[in-house]
Amino acid sequence: MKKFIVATKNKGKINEISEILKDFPYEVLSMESVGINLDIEETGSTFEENALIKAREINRITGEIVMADDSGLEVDFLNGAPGIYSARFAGENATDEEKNKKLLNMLNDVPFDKRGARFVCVIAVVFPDGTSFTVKGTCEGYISHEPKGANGFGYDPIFYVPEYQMTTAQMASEMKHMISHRGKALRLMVNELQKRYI
Ligand SMILES: O=c1[nH]c(=O)c2ncn([C@@H]3O[C@H](COP(=O)(O)OP(=O)(O)OP(=O)(O)O)[C@@H](O)[C@H]3O)c2[nH]1
Ligand SMILES: [Mg+2]
Repeated sequence: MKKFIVATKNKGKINEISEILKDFPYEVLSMESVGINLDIEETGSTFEENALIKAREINRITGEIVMADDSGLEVDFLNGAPGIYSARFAGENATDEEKNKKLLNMLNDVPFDKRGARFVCVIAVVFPDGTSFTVKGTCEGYISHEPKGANGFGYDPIFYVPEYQMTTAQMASEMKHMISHRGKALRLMVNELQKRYI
């Protein structure tokens, strides 16, 4: 079976990606499982650029097919911030809890109808011959007034989805994958791989 390396150090992403790709016709491998421990600098100015930077770097080292996920949260009231800075906007070493707290403080007193937000996930795939493509998935919701739920990771406890009347951290993982930015992007990625390369 061909190897397919996932260029991320985020455990939450790795768990979700392996759950969603459980029937995938490649051997899905984390960076850790192929012995790479590297912090890749995200110097791009878009999700697409950063996803390609991460996938290209691991492809250069391994020569295998590599995918990377660059994702984040765009908050309307903050004109799209934290966006590509979602992992780092409260400092490089801030915990998920600290990031959620900082975001809630920035939206203090902002009424619910002005708290619209979306999760964005861009996936880049780079092939051994250097060709590549990107796909994008989004998930619309609101930033809640307080954290709820213990599933998922990152901003999930404060990302409220009105259709389901719960945060993505209150959803069972299968439900989150059905509606999430990452679920959508990964399904587009599989379609694209089937169309072009399998
Ligand atoms: O609640 C969440 N549910 C999600 O489904 C989700 N997807 C992304 N995020 C947040 O956005 C940052 C991405 O930053 P990011 O793409 O640079 O990833 P990262 O730095 O964590 O790992 P890497 O893949 O770069 O190694 C992450 O840290 C998370 O805080 C999410 N939060
Ligand atoms: Mg990152």
